[in-house]
Amino acid sequence: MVVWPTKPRTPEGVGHVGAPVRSYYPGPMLDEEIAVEADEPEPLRVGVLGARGRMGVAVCEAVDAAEDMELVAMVDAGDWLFNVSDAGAEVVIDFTRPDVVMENLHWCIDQGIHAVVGTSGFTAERLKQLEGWLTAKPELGMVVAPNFGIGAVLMMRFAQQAARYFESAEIVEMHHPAKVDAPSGTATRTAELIAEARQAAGMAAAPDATAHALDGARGADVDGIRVHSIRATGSMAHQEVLFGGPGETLTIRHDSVDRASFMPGVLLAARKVRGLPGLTVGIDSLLD
Ligand SMILES: NC(=O)C1=CN([C@@H]2O[C@H](COP(=O)(O)OP(=O)(O)OC[C@H]3O[C@@H](n4cnc5c(N)ncnc54)[C@H](OP(=O)(O)O)[C@@H]3O)[C@@H](O)[C@H]2O)C=CC1
Ligand SMILES: O=C(O)C1=N[C@H](C(=O)O)C[C@H](O)C1
Repeated sequence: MVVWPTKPRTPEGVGHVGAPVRSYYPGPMLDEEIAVEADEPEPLRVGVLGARGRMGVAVCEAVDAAEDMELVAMVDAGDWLFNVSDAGAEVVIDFTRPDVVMENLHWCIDQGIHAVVGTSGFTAERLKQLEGWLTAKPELGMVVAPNFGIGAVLMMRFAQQAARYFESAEIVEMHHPAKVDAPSGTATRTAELIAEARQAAGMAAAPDATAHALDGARGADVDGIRVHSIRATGSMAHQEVLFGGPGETLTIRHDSVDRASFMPGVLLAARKVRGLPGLTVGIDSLLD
């Protein structure tokens, strides 16, 4: 019996959409191997949007290396989105740009494809819009996460927990200078979570007597929380959440020094999204 692999195993075998996908003849299978293969579930068919980007490249490699997934489409700027549906993708992973991601997701919903979204730029209005679109396909799942790093998820959780105990709270985020948005999605989400916790605890605005300031000196105001964005060569993705109370400060810091930090979270969301109809924001609820 001749069995052709569904997933090319050589790096050069993973072709860009439109390029012929190479495959090879692995040799005849033993009877025991055929029996084992018959019991194995079909791999999850995944398409990646933004496949040539910094995150996209890492995600394609991670999906290709995952035994339970098959990388069926890689799409970047200028490519035809229908390559994804033509390839039979069940889940799309989007790491593109804030200015194109909504159009991509509208298309995914239209096509009935589940989506895992890492692209930044998700305001409350955008999330509401997605929820509205998803009502047309109630069986579809979409996970939008500002950060897939487990450490970053915990940083946000700890910041939310600490928020009500400190009158002052500010965020400093630092990223590589090729990042197109500021503040980062992670910083924005962290500020929103802190603001929610402060509001629930009935806290007043953080004390700040600044009466004279150069534009930007106090950072951006996200729901009343100051967020300071640094862009520096040599950095990747870093954030400090600073809390202050009488006589003490608390700093919660997270550093992603390699894009590998995001991959377990991305793959986890891709595996779970089909069982999560509707919109899920963040991967906190997906962790065991
Ligand atoms: N949630 C998380 O854990 C993380 C989120 N991010 C976020 O992911 C996003 C991508 O980051 P990064 O990889 O560094 O950015 P890059 O700019 O390196 O990658 C984005 C890629 O998407 C391509 N692209 C543009 N338009 C489209 C389109 N319509 N369809 C498909 N592809 C398109 C870009 O092409 P071109 O350059 O030609 O425009 C580029 O190749 C950012 O928003 C970033 O903040 C990043 C890291 C972790
Ligand atoms: O652009 C990046 O690099 C990152 N973007 C995300 C964000 O905006 O928070 C996640 C992480 O900070 C890396």
